[in-house]
Amino acid sequence: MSVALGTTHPLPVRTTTVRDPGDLLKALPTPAPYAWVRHGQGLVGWGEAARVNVPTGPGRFAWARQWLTDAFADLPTEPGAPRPAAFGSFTFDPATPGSVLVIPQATLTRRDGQTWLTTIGDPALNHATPVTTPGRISYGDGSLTAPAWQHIVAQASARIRHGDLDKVVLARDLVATAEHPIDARLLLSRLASRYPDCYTFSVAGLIGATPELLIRRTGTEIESLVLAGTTARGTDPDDDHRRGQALLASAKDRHEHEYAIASVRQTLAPLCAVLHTPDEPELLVLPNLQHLASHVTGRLADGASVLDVVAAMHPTAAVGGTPTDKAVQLIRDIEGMDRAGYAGPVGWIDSAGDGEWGIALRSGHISGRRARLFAGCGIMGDSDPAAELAEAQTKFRVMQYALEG
Ligand SMILES: C=C(O[C@@H]1C=C(C(=O)O)C=C[C@H]1O)C(=O)O
Repeated sequence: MSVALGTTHPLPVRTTTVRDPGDLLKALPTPAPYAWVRHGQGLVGWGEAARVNVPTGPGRFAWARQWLTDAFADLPTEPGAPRPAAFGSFTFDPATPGSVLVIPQATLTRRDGQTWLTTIGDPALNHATPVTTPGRISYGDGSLTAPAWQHIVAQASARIRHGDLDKVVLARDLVATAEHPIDARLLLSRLASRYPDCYTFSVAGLIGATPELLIRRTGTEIESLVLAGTTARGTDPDDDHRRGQALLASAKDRHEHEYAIASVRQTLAPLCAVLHTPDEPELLVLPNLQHLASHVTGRLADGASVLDVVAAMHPTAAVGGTPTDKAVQLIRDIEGMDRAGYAGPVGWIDSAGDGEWGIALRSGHISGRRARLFAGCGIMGDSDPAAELAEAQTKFRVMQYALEG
């Protein structure tokens, strides 16, 4: 079977079972890879059989769906093997360019102990290069200095107390410059080994390890992990436990979480025949932070693809705010930066509409020797700007660790 994918000559497509290659991320031959990996399972890709910049605007997800339908149209699916898949990253703000879809030339998929290699065209053209280290890393302020960012947090809190909106998520950026070009593969390996419970991703230079699963679709079944409400890890087991219990009991964090759950419930309910949202959040304990977490499950009522569900859900209150339109407008007005793919949907979709998409948190955009790192926090009427700044600094550490080891 072959596929044209916008080229003049049809390209051969092959899927074969391969011997377990060990760490998927270690199998990546080039420094600009595609990845979605958790607990050693998932998919990685390299090369580009097809790539498209998705136009900005409210219709971008529908446009992307159509492009995918066309691109997948002639791709064969072998029974029992993974279907052809595309990786994608969408900018947080629909008005901002930078959303991209890519069907790699080679995709290595591991699930349930089996590994497959799908190739489109001739991946023998890809020569493996050794993984390189970025050397010394120096940091500089992004769009706003720390005091300026605390000022906008205070401003947003005042707006919330005034009744203009209920919650807004404000983010900041940090610019890292390395001595040598940054090889994404090294960062991905560090992220996956330090944050095995998170989804380690790489799509067109956007790299990170997000704990937040926006949506997984497997046939008609869907799952989402909603996070909002955060505290640091403790200095010892008692302190850790005390902090976790305090988070569960914190009215500010519980409210923040309820807004996030309400936004997910509101957007998923019309799409679902069955939807289950837990009554109480639980703790998600990560190496650097603890979050309030709710595992949402459901069954889709019709044939919506994972990207249709992403389109309905984004932006959730976990990264935008409540009400969504007012929060997004406030972010545009006061955040003072372009979020690009940060806090946008990132993930993969296959030719049957299954896939997994996360919210691109704990992430950075890498280009040459430069990385722009992002971190944000849910702001409520009683937020303390200094505490929010400290939380953002802790969130930056995920990518700082990826860069520095
Ligand atoms: C916005 C981020 O994280 C989000 C905000 C959280 C919070 O404010 O408690 C928690 C998890 C995420 O939903 C980020 O990591 O940049």
